[in-house]
Amino acid sequence: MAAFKTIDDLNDIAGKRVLVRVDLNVPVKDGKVTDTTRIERVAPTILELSEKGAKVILLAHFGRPKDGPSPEFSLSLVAPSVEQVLDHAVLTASDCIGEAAASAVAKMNNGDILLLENTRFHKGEEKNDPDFTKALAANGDIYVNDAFSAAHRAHSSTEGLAHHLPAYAGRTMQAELEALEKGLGNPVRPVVAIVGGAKVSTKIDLLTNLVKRVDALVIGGGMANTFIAARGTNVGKSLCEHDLADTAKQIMIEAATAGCAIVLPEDGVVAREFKAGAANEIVSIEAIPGDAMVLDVGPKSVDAVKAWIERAATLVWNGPLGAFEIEPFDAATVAAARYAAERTKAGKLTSVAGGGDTVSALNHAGVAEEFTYVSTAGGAFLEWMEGKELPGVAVLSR
Ligand SMILES: Nc1ncnc2c1ncn2[C@@H]1O[C@H](COP(=O)(O)OP(=O)(O)O)[C@@H](O)[C@H]1O
Ligand SMILES: O=C(OP(=O)(O)O)[C@H](O)COP(=O)(O)O
Repeated sequence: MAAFKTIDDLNDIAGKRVLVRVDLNVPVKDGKVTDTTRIERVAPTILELSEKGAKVILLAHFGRPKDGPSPEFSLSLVAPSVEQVLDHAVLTASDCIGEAAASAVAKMNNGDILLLENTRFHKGEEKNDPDFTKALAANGDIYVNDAFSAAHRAHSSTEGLAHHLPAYAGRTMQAELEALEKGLGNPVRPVVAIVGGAKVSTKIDLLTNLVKRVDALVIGGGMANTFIAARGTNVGKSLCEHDLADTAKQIMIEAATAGCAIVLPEDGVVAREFKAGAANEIVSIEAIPGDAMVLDVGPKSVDAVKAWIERAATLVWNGPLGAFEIEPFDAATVAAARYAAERTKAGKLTSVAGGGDTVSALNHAGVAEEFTYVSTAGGAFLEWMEGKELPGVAVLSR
C-alpha cells in the first residue's frame, strides 16, 4: 500500500471539482514551448480524472515572476501545448483565485479541463499564506498533487491546500517516488553526481548534504563558475554568484571530510555573446578573458567527466554542463549524455537524471529514452537524494 492516498482511493468523482497541482514550468523559447515532457508526464492524471467525469482544474506556476502578473510568465503561453498533448480542449482563466477563477469554474461541465493562471502572480503562493490558500481551496472539493518536481516548495498550491481539502497523490507523483526509490533507494557504489545548470543559489545548499552521499561530485554549468570564482580564479563575465563563495568553500571542506571527490572543469568554451554560433574559443579555466563568459566546459573537462562516468556504478545528474540550448555550447552536455547512455545500455551503469532543462538537454542529445530513469524534477530530486523530507510529499502521507 502506498504511504499516501492516490487516485485509486477516489470514488464517485463525477461532477466533483478537483484541483490538480501540476508542474507546467516548461522551457519556452520565442513564446513557444520547446520541451513538453512535463506536460506528457501529468497527462495521465488529468485525463483519468476527466474521463471519470470530474471537473479538472489545473493549478501551476510558471517561472519566477517577481512583481505580480506579467505576459512573460502567463500560462497562456503553455495552454496550447497542454491542449495538444492532452488532445482535449483546455479552458483558461485569467486568474487562479477571485471572480475570474470562480466564474470559469462555475461554467464547467463534467469532464472539462480548466487551466488557471500562474499561482505565482500572487505573493501569497510562495508564502503559503493561509488566506491565499483558502481562496484557492474555494474552487475545489478535492486536491490532487501531481507536481513532484515542485514538492520541495512549501507553497499554497503544493502544500497548503492539503490542509484544506481531501488530498491525494497523482499518478506522476506516485510513479516518480516509486521509480526513485527503486533506482536510488540503495544505490550501487561508486555513486557519481553531475550538477550543473543555472539555478545556483537554490541548489548550492543541497550540495552540502549531497557530498556526504556520493563518491564524486562533478560540477559544470553556471554552478562551476561559482566554485571556480570561490577558489580565487577570475571568471570574467560568466554566470556566477560571487556572494556564494563561502558556501562553495564550505562544500569543498565537507566533501574532503566525507571523502567525496569534487571535480571542477579544467577548461571552458568562452564567448562574448550569449547567442547561437557566437565566436568562441577554448581556454584553460585559469585563463578566462575578463570580457568573456564560459558557456560550456571544454574538451579536457569532457574527458574527465567521461572518466568519472566510466568509474561510476550509479550516476545522478541534474543541470546541463553548458548553455545547451545554443549551439555549439551544447557539445559537452551532449557528449556526456551520450556516454552515460552507452554505459547504461552496456549494463554497466544505473543512470538517473532530473530537471526540466536537464530532460530537455537529454532529449536534445537523443538519449532520454536510454537512461535508466528520467525524473521531471531537478531541485526536488536533489533534495530527495539528500534524504530530505519534501513538504509536498510529507503532507500527503497517510
Ligand atoms: N555556463 C553557463 N552559462 C549560462 N547558462 C548556463 C551555463 N550552463 C548551463 N546554463 C543554463 O542552465 C539552464 C538549466 O539550469 P537549471 O534550471 O538549473 O536546470 P534544470 O531545469 O534541469 O534543473 C539552461 O537554460 C542552460 O542554458
Ligand atoms: O522547474 C522546477 O525546478 P527544477 O528546474 O529544479 O526542476 C520546478 O518547477 C520548481 O521551480 P522553482 O525552482 O522556481 O520553484
